[in-house]
Amino acid sequence: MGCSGRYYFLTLVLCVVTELAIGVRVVPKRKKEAISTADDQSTSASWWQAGTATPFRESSSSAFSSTHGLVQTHPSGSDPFASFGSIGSTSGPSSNPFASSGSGPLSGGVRNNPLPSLARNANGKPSLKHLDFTSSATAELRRNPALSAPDECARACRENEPPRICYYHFTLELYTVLGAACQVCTPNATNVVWSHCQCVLADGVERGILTANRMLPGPSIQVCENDKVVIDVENHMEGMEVTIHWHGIWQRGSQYYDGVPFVTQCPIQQGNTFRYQWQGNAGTHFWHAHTGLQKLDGLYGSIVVRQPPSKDPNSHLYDYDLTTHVMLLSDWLHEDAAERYPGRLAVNTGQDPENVLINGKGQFRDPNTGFMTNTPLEVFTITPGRRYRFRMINAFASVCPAQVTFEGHNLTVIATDGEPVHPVQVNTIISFSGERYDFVIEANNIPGAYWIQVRGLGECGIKRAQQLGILRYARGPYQPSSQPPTYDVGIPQGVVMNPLDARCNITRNDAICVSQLKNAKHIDPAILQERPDVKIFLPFRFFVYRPEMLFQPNTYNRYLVAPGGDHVISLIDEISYMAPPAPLISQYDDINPEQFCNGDNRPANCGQNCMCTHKVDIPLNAVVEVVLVDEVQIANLSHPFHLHGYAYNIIGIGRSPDQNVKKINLKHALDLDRRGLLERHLKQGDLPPAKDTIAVPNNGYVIIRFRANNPGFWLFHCHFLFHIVIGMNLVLQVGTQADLPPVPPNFPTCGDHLPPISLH
Ligand SMILES: NCCC(=O)NCCc1ccc(O)c(O)c1
Repeated sequence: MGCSGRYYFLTLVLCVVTELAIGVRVVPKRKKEAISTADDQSTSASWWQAGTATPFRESSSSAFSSTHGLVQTHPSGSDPFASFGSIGSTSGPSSNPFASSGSGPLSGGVRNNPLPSLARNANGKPSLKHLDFTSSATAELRRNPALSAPDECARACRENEPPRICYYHFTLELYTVLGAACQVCTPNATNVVWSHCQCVLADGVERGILTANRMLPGPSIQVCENDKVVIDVENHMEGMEVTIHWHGIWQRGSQYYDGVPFVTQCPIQQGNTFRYQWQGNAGTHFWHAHTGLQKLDGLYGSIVVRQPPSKDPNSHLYDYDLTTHVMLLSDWLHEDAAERYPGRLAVNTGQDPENVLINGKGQFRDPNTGFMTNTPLEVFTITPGRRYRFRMINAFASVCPAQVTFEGHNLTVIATDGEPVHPVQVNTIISFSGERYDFVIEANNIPGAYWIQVRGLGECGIKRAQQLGILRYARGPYQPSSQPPTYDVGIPQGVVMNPLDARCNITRNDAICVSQLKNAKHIDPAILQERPDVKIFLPFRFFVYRPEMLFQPNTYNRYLVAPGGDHVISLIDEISYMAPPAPLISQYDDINPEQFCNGDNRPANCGQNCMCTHKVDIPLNAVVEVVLVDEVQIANLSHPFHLHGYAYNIIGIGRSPDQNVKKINLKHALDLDRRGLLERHLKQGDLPPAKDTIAVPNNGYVIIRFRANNPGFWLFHCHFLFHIVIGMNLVLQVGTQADLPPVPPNFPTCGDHLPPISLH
């Protein structure tokens, strides 16, 4: 790596770091990395390093001025307005001034109680980091005074307050980690773009990515329950189409804004802007690209829909629900996701990530050299004696579950997938792609800094992918006093939320299953009736191609090269989902009826690799039960199924009680059902929790129920990204087209163009 180059600042950093590393180990790298050894963190000269070892001080600029003669332009961290603190205090700007120091895309916070004011910076300007102040966004806000800016919507919610219309503008682009922006926003006297810094650091390893508003994660949407949310998605990704799905938002009456390509809309073409508009159901949710592999390249962000405390049955358990205490977990590659699809045979095989990020932040330890990047870790700041609501989002794309543990602190789980549950205390939470867990942490330990560990489990155990963050007490030290936990010697785990062994039919003192959580909201009694109106068994598995079949001349079947080299597609009920050429919701009549299929209507001659648009029809308002049966039969692999448009109740999770049966399959599950041996929590007082994403334990089953009272075409699928693209999806059509409002005027259209062949 040379010390002269176009990227002056980056070069400078790399040179300094290289020098520091001399005498330790200097190994040529394939990729440019912002490296330091573990020990030199406090002396290396990169400005972003301030977030970890030489932290910003609340009132001094010494962190910068002493090392490079730079003047720190803002007193309190990477977000200059962060120390402005929580919204909603009664005494001055904040009663908890350090509660939001420099984490997350929004500054300020929401105190549960008492009542709110708005987060503004010292100049009275909205205190947001480059969230969406592109000229078109500002223009729209100026043009329409009815619209509120993102920071005005991220507020404590009051019962009698009028709802707002919250406006967001996402500009999607091809972008770069450690790009030239990272020179521009060096904080110094002449450079005051710090607050709108477009530098994306991720884990300090350079790569091309996709971004919304040049942020990772993308902008956070934080609103109150009855607000209307408007997002203009402007697609400037060269040669790419896109849709954005609002994961967890039910889209009642606005199904055409659910963001599923060729189901609820045509993908947004390059250069086009698509306006999504919806009203959010309360809870912790997130948005992500639903097209191709874009999510894994960076297109995701958090959604928080808050409620007045009186409407949250658990609000008495926490003092603060801060905008900054959102914890978005993602898995991260050091190359485009497309490098892994369909997949390679020799180098970088499989789809496992290199790393894990917390709110887009983290460090990377190169397993070959032992070098560690020195990028900032995520820091959550808390004040002694206070109780904080954390909102954790699993935005992983890969098959790895994520395990989150906080050193020295219990977690009181109060909600999952946006829906409140009776509080349970655990020490560690295992979650799968698409799930959310809200928990309360009480700042009741010795004021200090504590490690947060996020481990990738399952296949991620091979590369031992993990990430660290810091839970910091205000005014305390910045650096934990204990050694950073390693993958193999982690923080002691104690009671596990969501154990991988899926032993859920017994009460145990080491774990709590999702099916053992109790719903804290009213449950429609019809859900608990013995017989549902509709019962659907959905077995799922992979089909492994023989290469001779896959590469038969003139056939171009899609496939994924799984870890281990199997060439597979996904099947649900023996069908691999193919998207139709035009959206079901808006151009149903343009679709050849022969395109559709399901278990009862298989196309003629549809072989073992049957590909068609899998659609199951459900009468409006029926009570539906779905039994998901894992026929994949790979230990360590449990598939999380996500249903759009609903939260369903988790009626049962389990494995076969039959000792002789080593592998569950559809036939066996039907047999167990007949014998009354599938676990169903239907008794009065069972209170099955509501979720929209649930992992089916490997070699096990999950039973869910919901009342089909939201008409539309709802995708139901495994949330693993690479399984979506090989067909592990189906559409549940609830009701008929007549039950749906028409799509808005001038809704974009798409489809094949196959005119008669011109003979001239
Ligand atoms: N006897 C079945 C062999 C088989 O199904 N092999 C595929 C394994 C697989 C597929 C996709 C993945 O994403 C993954 O992690 C593992």
